[in-house]
Amino acid sequence: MSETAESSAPLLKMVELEGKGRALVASVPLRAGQVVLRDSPILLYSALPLLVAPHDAQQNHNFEYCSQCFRLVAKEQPSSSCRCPSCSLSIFCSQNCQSLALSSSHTPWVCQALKQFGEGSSPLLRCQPDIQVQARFLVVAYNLAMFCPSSFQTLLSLQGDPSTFMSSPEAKDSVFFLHSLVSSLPSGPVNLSTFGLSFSVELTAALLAKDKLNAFGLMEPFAPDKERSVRAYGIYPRASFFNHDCLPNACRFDYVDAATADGRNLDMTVRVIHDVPCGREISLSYFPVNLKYSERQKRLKEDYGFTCDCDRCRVEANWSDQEDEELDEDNLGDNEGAAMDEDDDDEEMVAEDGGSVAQDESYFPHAYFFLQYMCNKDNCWGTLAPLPPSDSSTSTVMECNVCGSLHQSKEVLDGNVAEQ
Ligand SMILES: C[S@@+](CC[C@H](N)C(=O)[O-])C[C@H]1O[C@@H](n2cnc3c(N)ncnc32)[C@H](O)[C@@H]1O
Repeated sequence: MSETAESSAPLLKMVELEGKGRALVASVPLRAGQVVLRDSPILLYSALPLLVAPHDAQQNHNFEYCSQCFRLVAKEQPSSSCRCPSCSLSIFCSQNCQSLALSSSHTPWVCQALKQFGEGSSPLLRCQPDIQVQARFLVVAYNLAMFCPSSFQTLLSLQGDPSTFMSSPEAKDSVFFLHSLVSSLPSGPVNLSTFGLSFSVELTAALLAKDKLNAFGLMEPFAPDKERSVRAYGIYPRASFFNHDCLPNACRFDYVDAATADGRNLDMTVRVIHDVPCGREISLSYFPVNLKYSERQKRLKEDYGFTCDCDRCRVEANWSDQEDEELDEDNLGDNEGAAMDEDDDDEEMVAEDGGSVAQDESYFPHAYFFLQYMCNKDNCWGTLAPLPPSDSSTSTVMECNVCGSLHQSKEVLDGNVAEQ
């Protein structure tokens, strides 16, 4: 998997873990802030409902984004951006993005599909926004089979099976509906026989299932006074092997609006939050870590099909509803004395008196994580990871993966860390 810049030693290896399927574990000891993976998307699609008119999009969604690089489209410089004259649903921030899209994400087949789906008579007009976004995904996924077969093969290898996806009658109905939409296009997806497949409801359901379990949301720019929505979804093939943990030891960063070379602004970087020993699984949280136990379990069951049995959930499963509700700042303040025992292989929280907090059910064992690794900016709830370490020292500057702010490490502020 990922390699250090200086050597070819792999940092992560893939293993099978009982009850979790494929997983990524550290193949060497990892240092706080170390980049363990840089991954590029094989597929991206807009999170905007298909039929939102441009002016509504601007009202209901905070910004407009380029359909190729997904950067903010500069509204103050409308002359440098251009809307596709044929489908009028795609906007490009530059001529360069438009011409790149013509041979990849916005081929004539995609353009024709978007145009047909966006016509006044389209049955999508009567559908919920999430179905319209799924229609966008299918167009992009079937297009991938035609213009980049190897990436389509990778998409097929990810987790997600059609029968689980169609387990409810509503989900089954929406798959049949979406499949009929794609079938109604003048030229259906071609090339599928290359993969030993035929265009079928099962294939459409399998693609939707893979999207549901593996897509990462690229968020709109952070603003403390606005609810933040997703601007685009992407499939990152190697990052798809990270499993979930409610107290993760890694988090992902993206810098979509950064001025980097073509396409690289869409790369995802995963950094470890603290030191991790060799052999330990590297996990992400699939949503903000501040969600309470019942919400986390519901989302994991409904969206990812599993019951979480992580250390945090095992403790919180015994909490009363009231205790669950009380996961607030007062509670964090009460436990400021908790400290991570750096030598403990199990990374168990240790109380001030040295006793194991995991044995004391009344104790709030995640206090250290929240104090040290959760961003305290209003309405942010991002996770903090140190900047990448230098050869000799770990950075004491923590970066938030949501609002992007930089913080001095809490340990430094408390005077618990020697000057580096
Ligand atoms: C993005 S994939 C992760 C990689 C996956 N394990 C695989 O084999 O490809 C998400 C799926 O992994 C499994 N998974 C992730 N985290 C898990 C956990 N903590 N416990 C059990 N299963 C988990 C679930 O099946 C989930 O739908």
